[in-house]
Amino acid sequence: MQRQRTKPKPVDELRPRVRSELADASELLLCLDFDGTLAPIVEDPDEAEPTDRVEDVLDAITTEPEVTTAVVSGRALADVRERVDGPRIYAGNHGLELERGDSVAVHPVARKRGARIDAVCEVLEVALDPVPNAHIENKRLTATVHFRSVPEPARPQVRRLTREAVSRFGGDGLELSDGKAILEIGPAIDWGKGNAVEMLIADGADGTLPVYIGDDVTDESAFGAVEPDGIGVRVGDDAPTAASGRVRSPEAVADLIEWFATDGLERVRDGPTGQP
Ligand SMILES: O=P(O)(O)OC[C@H]1O[C@H](O[C@H]2O[C@H](CO)[C@@H](O)[C@H](O)[C@H]2O)[C@H](O)[C@@H](O)[C@@H]1O
Repeated sequence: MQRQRTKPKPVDELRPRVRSELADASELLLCLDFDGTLAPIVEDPDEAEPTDRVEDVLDAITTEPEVTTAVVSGRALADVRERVDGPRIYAGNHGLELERGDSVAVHPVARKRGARIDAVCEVLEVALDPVPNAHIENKRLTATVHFRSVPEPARPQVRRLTREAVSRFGGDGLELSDGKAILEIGPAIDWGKGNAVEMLIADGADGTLPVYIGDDVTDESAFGAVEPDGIGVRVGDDAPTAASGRVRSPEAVADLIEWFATDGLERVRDGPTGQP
């Protein structure tokens, strides 16, 4: 049963529950969003990268045999793979592509709608050309229209032109959604990060504790996939979310990953008989 959206607690307040879930667990599945979680939000999406500290703590935790790490991003799989090294699993395009071991699975309907994504991007390249700093990221299965650096008065025009292009060239096969200073264009199908995370949970051994850390709208379905048996942590303020915990920033995400790699893993190894 999925958790209702409520105010998340600071993760320190959740620590007793997390310790007890870890003590009952045999393994940890740690799923991590990229932008706004491992990498601070920046003006230019091409410049986004994990902090040095995040890289260090990821290096440490990815070598632990009881931990499986996965990056679950809205970026194209090939793009996010280039930006963060180490995790065993990568999901791109909000879960529409999933790399596990040597195999990459792509949602078949999304693959078919790729031609429409290309058509909308081509049209938008021309339509948005006069708008200062509007930028289109064609991720093949989905696309993102960036307006973080677009002057405020021109933003409604970006929304209108994008809506028109999607409805004209996407028909009912594509849909629009909001993100952080972006509009996401994707196939109108019932599939998101949460479905990819559910597949990873199903792959895990019995007794695996799933944890998901993310900061944006599309992370909500992934929080729903891990809660209430696992733990969702939202990066940001205390706005209602399906995650039960929150941290403030990617720096705090690094602290939390480090905690899982040290104290957290000790609980897993000690089992239920360890100190509370
Ligand atoms: O699921 P994520 O890994 O969080 O990806 C979501 C989108 O992130 C990127 O855009 C966001 O980050 C940019 C760089 O910090 C920022 O400029 C932009 O305003 C943010 O929305 C990425 O470019 C998109 O493709 C992802 O869908």
